[in-house]
Amino acid sequence: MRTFIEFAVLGLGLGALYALVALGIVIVHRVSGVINFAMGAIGMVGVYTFWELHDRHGWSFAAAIVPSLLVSALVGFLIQAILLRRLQNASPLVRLLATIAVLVSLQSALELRYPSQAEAMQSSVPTGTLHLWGLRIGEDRVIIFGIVLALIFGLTAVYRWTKFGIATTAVADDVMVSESLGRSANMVAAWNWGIASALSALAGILLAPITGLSVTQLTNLLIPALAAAVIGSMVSFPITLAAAILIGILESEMSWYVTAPGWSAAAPFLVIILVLALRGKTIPGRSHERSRLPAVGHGNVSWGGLVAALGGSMLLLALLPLDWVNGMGVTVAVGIVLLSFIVVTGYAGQLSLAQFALAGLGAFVAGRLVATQNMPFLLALLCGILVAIPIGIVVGLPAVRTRGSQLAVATLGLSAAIEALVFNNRDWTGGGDGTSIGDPHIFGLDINAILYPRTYVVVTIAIFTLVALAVANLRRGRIGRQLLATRANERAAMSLGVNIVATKLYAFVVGSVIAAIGGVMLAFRSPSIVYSDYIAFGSISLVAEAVVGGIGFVIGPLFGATLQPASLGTNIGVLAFGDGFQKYLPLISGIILIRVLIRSPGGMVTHAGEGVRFIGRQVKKVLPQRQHMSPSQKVLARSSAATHPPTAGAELEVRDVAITFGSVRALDNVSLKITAGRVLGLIGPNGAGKTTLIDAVSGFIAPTAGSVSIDGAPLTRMSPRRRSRLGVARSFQALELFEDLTVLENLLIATERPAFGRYVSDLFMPGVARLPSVAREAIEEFDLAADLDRLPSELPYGRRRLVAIARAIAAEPSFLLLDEPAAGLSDRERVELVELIRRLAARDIGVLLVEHDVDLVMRACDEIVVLDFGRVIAHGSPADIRRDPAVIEAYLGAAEADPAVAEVDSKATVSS
Ligand SMILES: Nc1ncnc2c1ncn2[C@@H]1O[C@H](COP(=O)(O)OP(=O)(O)OP(=O)(O)O)[C@@H](O)[C@H]1O
Repeated sequence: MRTFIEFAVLGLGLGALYALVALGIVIVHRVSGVINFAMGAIGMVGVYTFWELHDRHGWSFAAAIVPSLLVSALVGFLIQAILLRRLQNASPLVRLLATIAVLVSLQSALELRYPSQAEAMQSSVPTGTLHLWGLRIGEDRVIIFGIVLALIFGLTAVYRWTKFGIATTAVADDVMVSESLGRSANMVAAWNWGIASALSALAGILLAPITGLSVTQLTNLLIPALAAAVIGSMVSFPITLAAAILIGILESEMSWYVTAPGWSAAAPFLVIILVLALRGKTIPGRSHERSRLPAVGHGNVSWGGLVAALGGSMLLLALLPLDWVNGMGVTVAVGIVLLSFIVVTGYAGQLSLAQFALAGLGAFVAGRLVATQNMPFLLALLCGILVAIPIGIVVGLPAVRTRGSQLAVATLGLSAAIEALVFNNRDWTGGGDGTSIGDPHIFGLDINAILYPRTYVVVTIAIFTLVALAVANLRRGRIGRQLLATRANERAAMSLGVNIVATKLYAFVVGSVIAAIGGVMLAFRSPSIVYSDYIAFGSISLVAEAVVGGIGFVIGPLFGATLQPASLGTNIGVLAFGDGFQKYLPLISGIILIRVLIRSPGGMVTHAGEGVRFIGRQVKKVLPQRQHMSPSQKVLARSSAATHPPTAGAELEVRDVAITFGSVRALDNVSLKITAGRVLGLIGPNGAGKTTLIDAVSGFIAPTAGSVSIDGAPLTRMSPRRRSRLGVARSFQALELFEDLTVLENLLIATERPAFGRYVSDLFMPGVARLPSVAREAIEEFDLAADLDRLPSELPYGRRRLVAIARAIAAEPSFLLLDEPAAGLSDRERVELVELIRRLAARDIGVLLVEHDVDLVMRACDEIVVLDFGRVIAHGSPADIRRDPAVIEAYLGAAEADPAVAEVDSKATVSS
């Protein structure tokens, strides 16, 4: 018991320091919505300032601490005020990457200034031992705990009772408020960044005397701090504090009681993953962010270009000196690992910070098998891949329920756990000596990278080419479209029958296979593999390289990998600037990443692409012209896909459905029936519950009471995807188009139901898509043929809405739920819409039409249900509804009700 308490007190001090960093993370996340990975690095600027003033120049603690904290605060303030402000409208992914860019830049700048591994630092608090009740307790831990506790109470008071605190809460709580405040919201955020950065610096100043001063000391605290912040839901100070203390104590106790190596370090990461998975939601809410993500290429392969590139690299390999050959080897091997980011982050939009750990696992398994079992290289590679796959799935599991920055935290946690449990386990890895791999062979060919470096690079290039072709194929096929749809808008993708869970996990599986291949090729370059190189934070620099190269483009990794130390970039840099260049490379990559994020989100490859396209145009001028069909021409030239006609006479019944949001009763015992071949209108004032009803029918919200069924078979517990498969399609009020996919691809997502085999075959043969006849008719009806190869964002609003309707129709539904389809349409387009709706009904589709254009509803519908405050106040024919006094009072008003009774009957004309 005595030991338990002594270790608990040790953990208390550590936990208090985690709490300081964690609070900094919470403060920044509240105002900027971003997890600040640079928190530790920013703090270190202040810690080194303190060390210079206090330890080197003999300033007193009181004199040194103030300027030191101010320096960090200023750095944090400027990062928000200058960098994050410019990225205000960028996606959370890009903003998170910006903090990674700051981390890389600041850390490498500090490493340049303070190259030695660790410095001793005098403690600023007494370090004696207290003897209490027979226990020996470190005085410093108790004092640190006391300081942190006092600070946190002070901060809570500031945020609760001061003007600044209230302004911060306003900015944190309401995006609209923060946007309307404009400049001042940015200033509030910047001040908060300043406070958070000062807290981080204080944590470092208190920690350094205990652990020794090093550049990464605070960044190493990031993961346990993130665990605490995540448990506090990124908002609560007291819960974050309690969680940080508990994690500190847990780690401290485990270091004593659990003898198996690595578990005490891995504990906080496992906590993060558990909490995120339990807390997350498989279906994101209505307000889920829909911001633009980094640009993505088409995945088209220029065979001529590929042959020329391969020929050119063989020539270079033959001619270049050995250090350049090695540079090529590193570039291409890292390029393979970066290709895994293209699939996971570029295509599927999931920011994984575990790819380097997966690469290390591949290398670990293959290396150990070759070294200890004398296994042939290719078989060992295969085993490395096979082990990486289940771990890739484990890494991907949090992605099913968490998104954006939270996922980045979970995956970073997992890779840190892998590092602690596997790579730092000397019994398994051979320790500092590593694994000696001897002479690996492929089909009898010796590929020992030391003896035959050129052969090894040729093999690496061949493997890169095959993997890159598979990644390009994936982009062009059905599964690639589903990945991009998932990345762009999970709600819309689900509503069209895309299996979000399978799609995300698939991306992680493919990503882990690719990472493992890259890891093996990277590791086998040296005769002895040292696994502790595969540190968890390695994925952070790799993701930076992937983004700089172009995270949506298959060739991007080759550009990005040039930023890796010892790669071709180093060769070129040394040639241009001399030997000193190498040490500046990490700083240069951080700065380039910041520039890319601000200026060219497509990455370096997009600039190179302009050059290649220019050369391509010149070549075309000389060579005989061949007519190329556009993607849409190719699809339209093919015969229609098999169609799935709706079932005649089917009925979708909503019975006594009630939905409450807190105290708001959005739907109150609503019953209605959508019948095949008929159009049911649903009208009512704003906030009456119309969209909520569509959400309930399509599976986005679970009713508090009541049921939804098709022909008596209950749907209530089914996911949106399964409902979509049963023929329920919907459009969205906010359109929810897939902005990175062309109009044609938007329609294809709705029509394609990939068989399981596609997950494999798309990597080799993506095939050409087909559209069913109903989708072709919608294209014709809305005159969309000329827009098929354009992105939705290039179209005016009215046409975007037509694309959204056409997409719902392309799903060949039995029941179509249209949410305000006419908003933003011209008069002519409204007439066409009514005609189309009537034609869909004539084809036995049951339509539910939610619309504020009463005239259009009257013309299009057979029956109308009127909602008010979540209750049905009328149900009948359009003519009855016009005359209903309750409807006139609640919604139509006298003017709307009067003139159109005659016009109601014009619907019959339209429908016939
Ligand atoms: N996720 C949610 N959380 C809390 N309240 C919600 C949520 N979704 C809807 N509501 C509330 O439920 C009620 C019904 O909203 P709903 O959007 O369904 O109305 P509507 O009839 O579609 O309105 P409109 O015509 O403006 O689109 C409103 O009071 C709304 O504020």
